[in-house]
Amino acid sequence: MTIPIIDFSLFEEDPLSCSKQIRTASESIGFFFLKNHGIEREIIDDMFKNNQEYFNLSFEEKSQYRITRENQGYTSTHQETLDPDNHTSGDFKESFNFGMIHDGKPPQKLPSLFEKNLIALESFMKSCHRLCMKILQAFAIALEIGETEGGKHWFERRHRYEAKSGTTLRILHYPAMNQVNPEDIRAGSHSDYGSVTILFQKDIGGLEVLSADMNWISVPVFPDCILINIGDLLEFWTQGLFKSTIHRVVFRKETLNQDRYSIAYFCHAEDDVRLDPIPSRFITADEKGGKNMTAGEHLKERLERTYKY
Ligand SMILES: O=C(O)CCC(=O)C(=O)O
Ligand SMILES: [Fe+2]
Repeated sequence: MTIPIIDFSLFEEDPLSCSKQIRTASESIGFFFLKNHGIEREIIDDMFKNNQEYFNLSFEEKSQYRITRENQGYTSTHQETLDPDNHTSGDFKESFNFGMIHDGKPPQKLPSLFEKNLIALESFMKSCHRLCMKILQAFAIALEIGETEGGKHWFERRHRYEAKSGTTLRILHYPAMNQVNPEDIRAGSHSDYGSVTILFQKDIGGLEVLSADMNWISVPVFPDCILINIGDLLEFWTQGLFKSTIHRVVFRKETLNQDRYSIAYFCHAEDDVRLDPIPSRFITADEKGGKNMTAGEHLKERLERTYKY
């Protein structure tokens, strides 16, 4: 099984056919590459520059912004253990989580490097958000949600940028190593929590996705593509129709001694949205039973399991 590459320019020309490709990927492997995704190369490169510059700061400086219960701030190497059953030493990675910036105002205290770049950061977040909204439209089109229910805007209306949600932009750094133990891992196996994730990789591979037949598939890095995957919230909401697939980042022998940088945008439904049945004929009446949980409650439960504060 491989991860499909979908040309997103087709979404303008033939939305139904493009949406069907997206749905097929979401129901099977839960991951797909998008090319012609509309996020400009330049702003992605700038984000990677920010990323490197930030992680080059001293540990003392970075530690002033430690992760909070709101899931915002810095996580040092070994602080996060994504897969505690199999790895005891914690992940060989560090990360910084941003809450959404509105009109130049961040929801958290930021290092001066980011304070100086608020406009660029906000515009990157908005580009990611716009793309996620199109992907959510594709889901609604493929699930044939009726016009009276909101049609292609059904999911989009539950993921507004302005509303309070768990949506997070995360930059990641996996430090270069000389030597590692076989059980050491850059990021332990996990699934993402939200609706959809956009992942930006750069040069260095290592990401692996667990296929339904329990094989780890090695994910390539394509300079002109970004990677999209389904998160737990959407799997739960679609009653398992869309797959939130387990993935991890391993040390590859040939790139062990190189730093790896990545960027992830985790798009979440608004905190107050009830994960009610989705009005789609593809989600059968039986499976639709009331879940009586909000997106905010769903996220809180997942976060408690991952972090050591
Ligand atoms: O760095 C990567 O390639 C993956 C990161 C990831 O899966 C995550 O942060 O959830
Ligand atoms: Fe992930």
